[in-house]
Amino acid sequence: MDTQKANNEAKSKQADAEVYQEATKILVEKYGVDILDQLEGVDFSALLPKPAPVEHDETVQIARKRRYAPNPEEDTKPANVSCIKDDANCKSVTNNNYRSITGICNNVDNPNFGAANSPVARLSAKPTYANGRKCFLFKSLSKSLGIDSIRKAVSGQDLPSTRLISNLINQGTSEVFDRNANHFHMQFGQFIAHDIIFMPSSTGPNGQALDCSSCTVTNPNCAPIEIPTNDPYFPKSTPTTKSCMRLTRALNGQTGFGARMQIDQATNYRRCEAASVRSFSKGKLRQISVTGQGLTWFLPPQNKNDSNCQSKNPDFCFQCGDFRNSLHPGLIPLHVTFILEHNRIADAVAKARPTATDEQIYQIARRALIAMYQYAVYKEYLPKLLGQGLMNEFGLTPLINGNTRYNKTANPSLMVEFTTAAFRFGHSQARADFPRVDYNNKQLDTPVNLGSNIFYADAQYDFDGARRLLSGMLMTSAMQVDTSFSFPIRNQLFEIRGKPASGVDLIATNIMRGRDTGVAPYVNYRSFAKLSPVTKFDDLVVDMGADRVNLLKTVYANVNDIDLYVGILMEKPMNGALIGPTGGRIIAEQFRRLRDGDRFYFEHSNAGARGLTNDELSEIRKTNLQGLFCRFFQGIQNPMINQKIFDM
Ligand code: HEM
Repeated sequence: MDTQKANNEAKSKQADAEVYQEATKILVEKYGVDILDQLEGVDFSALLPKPAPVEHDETVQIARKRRYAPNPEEDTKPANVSCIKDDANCKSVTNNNYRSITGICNNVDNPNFGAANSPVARLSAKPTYANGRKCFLFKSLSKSLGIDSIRKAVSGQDLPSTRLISNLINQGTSEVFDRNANHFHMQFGQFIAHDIIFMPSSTGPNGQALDCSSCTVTNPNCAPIEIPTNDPYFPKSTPTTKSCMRLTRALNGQTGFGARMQIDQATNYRRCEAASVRSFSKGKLRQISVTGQGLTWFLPPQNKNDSNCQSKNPDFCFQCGDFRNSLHPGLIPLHVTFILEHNRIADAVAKARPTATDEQIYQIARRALIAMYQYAVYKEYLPKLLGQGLMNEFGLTPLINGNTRYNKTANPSLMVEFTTAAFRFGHSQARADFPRVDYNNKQLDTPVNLGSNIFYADAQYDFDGARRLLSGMLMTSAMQVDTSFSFPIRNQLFEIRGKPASGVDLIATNIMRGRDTGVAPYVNYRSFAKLSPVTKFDDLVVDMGADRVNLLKTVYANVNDIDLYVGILMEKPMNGALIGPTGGRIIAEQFRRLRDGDRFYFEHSNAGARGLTNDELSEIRKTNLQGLFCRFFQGIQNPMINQKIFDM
């Protein structure tokens, strides 16, 4: 199983990037590190051989056999549908009016800003890799960038194993449920993450998945994680034989000489997947219906070719524009809701404009739905996470009246510190179980366990599947954002049922992902977070508390070694927020960029922007997530009706 599969376009970028990377190393060996400063940013692409044409257009096979009640929506689907190609002309009417599927041309002057497969951005000026540097003391490194190898400790030794760190920071902290946020806050966060981020994994020379599970593997795109000799779950290392947990490095997409650079394969949709979810009739998306005990409920179309999917025929996983949709049981209820809402809006548009084509209805419904979603992110999700203080500091609260301004110089690309550290805070919120709740708001005694349901879809087909899971998430607490994690998150990610220890530790993976992508140590981001500089562990007590700092001391040899992800989760949350200042400010900065640099952000209305009209805006400002979910799931309501959707 792999959540980070590269598409063909990403693989072709890797091929170019590896040439640049090798050439960089040769140049540094010959001319010394200073050569990097001269080569940085110079475009040598004309020297590379032209890549073979990329196979975007895998024909999407729509299997039509079902075991469930026939669904008229699905029957309108043609048997074979080609991928949708984005219009390459940024000045065309389509690109002017609607966002492209891949995000290309959102910014007309810089068509690749934020587009699929474009490079990730970086908050720090330079990546922190070990090789190609003048010395290991990063404070004196302003001019050297490093090339590609995993960061070392300031002592020059290897940093501690990230599984060891995961074990140690989790120790001594008991699982604390959040008294303010429900589990649905976790779930909506992951839905947002999947919307904006997809950093693909490296592949082998023929595009195949790499096997990075052995400690002795020499492939430079592998970074296996050593398992400690006293590990409580995975096969332990012994004094003579090391044991490792698999980790494939994020795909290198560097486009010039210099340091390794990652790409974001996602935007809101990918183009083949965008075609696969459409019915191509009356602007609607495909859905399947399931009938049991006199009740019909809806699910996204099935994906019978999903190689990740562990549940068996007929309980196939689903197809919703992002193959991570079936990663675990909590995601599907959200996909269902947004499909149903798109189709509801499409019906209304078709009724109001009887002559509109399928494409016109689809685009209008899509625009309205994205606006509702953006409103929910900025109005409901972010304030709960960041608190009103940061919302004000970064000017993130949607307006009551009037408009915001599009900034065509703002690059909305995802920052690597956001993708590999700050926004992974949500892994700490995930519970070990997904309780299910029935129509009478009664919690059933059959919760769905996360550890044995990664890439299994069967829970969705159980009676009243998505609704019960959704109700459960609304009515149960998330876990607190801190360094205590649920057992499945730390031990059972991708575990196959009946095969203990066949999975990985997501927390060890996150920490390693930061090192893999050249993220600087935690202390380097404190000034961005308006925190005081530190020179020793005890300087952190005021922001983290003495107990947590003591844990850090057992893990790291030097305060300057602390990984960003660990530092973020160790910080005390800000007032009225779920997260501390470093994670909070990185997230706030990212969402400011995502809004300011999005020509189609629903509230924008200055020159060049394509936000909503005033009438449309006032309709969107009347919406909220509670209304959305109540519309489709009878009986769904927060038990305390006056509470907000994410409140516990
Ligand atoms: C049960 C819940 C969840 C599971 C099982 C899960 C699983 C995963 C996995 C397997 C990865 C890929 C890790 C890697 O190879 O680097 C990942 C990445 C990520 N997750 Fe989660 N996740 C969950 C919830 C969340 C939540 C609640 C958030 C945010 C609020 C979140 C944010 C992210 C982000 C930002 C990434 C990086 C994606 C990328 O770079 O492509 N996740 N998660």
